[in-house]
Amino acid sequence: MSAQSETPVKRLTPPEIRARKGGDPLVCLTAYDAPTAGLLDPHCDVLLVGDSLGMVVHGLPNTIPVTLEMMILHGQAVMRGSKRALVVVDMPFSSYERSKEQAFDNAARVLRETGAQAVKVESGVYIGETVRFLVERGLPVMGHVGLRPQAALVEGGFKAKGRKADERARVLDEAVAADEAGAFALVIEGVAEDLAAEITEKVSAPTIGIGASAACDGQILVTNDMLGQFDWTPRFVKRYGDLKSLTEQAVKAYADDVRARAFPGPDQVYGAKKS
Ligand SMILES: Nc1nc2c(c(=O)[nH]1)N[C@@H](CNc1ccc(C(=O)N[C@@H](CCC(=O)O)C(=O)O)cc1)CN2
Ligand SMILES: CC(C)(CO)C(=O)C(=O)O
Ligand SMILES: [Mg+2]
Repeated sequence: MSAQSETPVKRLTPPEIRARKGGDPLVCLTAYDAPTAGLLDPHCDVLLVGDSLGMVVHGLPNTIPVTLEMMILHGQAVMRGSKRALVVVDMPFSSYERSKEQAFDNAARVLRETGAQAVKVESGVYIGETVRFLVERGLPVMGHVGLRPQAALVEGGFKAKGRKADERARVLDEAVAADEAGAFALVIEGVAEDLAAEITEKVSAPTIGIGASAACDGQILVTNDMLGQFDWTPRFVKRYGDLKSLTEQAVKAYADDVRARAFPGPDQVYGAKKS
């Protein structure tokens, strides 16, 4: 008998995400591993394999040391665990900034080795040429403007954007550059509400906010933040769960049981085979 193939569930595509501009808000979260991706998938339009994994999963102080190999490994896991959401993989620091050719080669490797359908690049004003080069060659790109975490060393930290006039103009330029170059969506991070609203009105791509108000066409959060798994959190995080204390309670209960020889109990022990 031939193997019955599972009914394939078609994933959302970059054009479908783009068509949501001004429509139902896009629901996005980060994902780094297969089982978590499986839990998020039915509820999300986009799963982002964010380079925040360096901080959230690997304990790094910022996203600068994250490598392409790390992104690919976690991207593969998220693809295995999900079936419906559009999976986007962050291009890590130093993998795309040097030239459009460097960006294409590394982004193509990410898509080839993970099966994800798109990459995200943090988008300085210079990024237009790179985004156009990739999109024209068949590689969907999501932009990321405002607070750009990969600029943390130059900025001296993670600084909200758009409170001063020159800064507002620069963030707007970043957004327009990525939009005009063909980005299918645009993350806006850490900007004042009125600026997020102005960008959202001005660009043709849907905007996905994180610390950028409800004026955006969608929202994203780092999953571990909203689950209460990560200690240090910016102002824009809302906790929808408290997995940290649940984990602490469970681990303490286990440790107490082992010390009291209450675990393993009869249910967890193998007996002799009955013939
Ligand atoms: N886990 C986690 N890690 C992350 C992100 C996240 O989302 N969550 N996103 C990226 C980092 N982004 C930020 C954005 C803001 C801050 C921050 O600390 N902001 C201060 C100060 C902002 C200001 O006033 O200038 C605040 O109070 O909101 C920290 C990391 C990458 N790593
Ligand atoms: C979600 C977002 C936009 C936060 O910086 C991101 O890029 C990441 O998680 O790496
Ligand atoms: Mg990122």
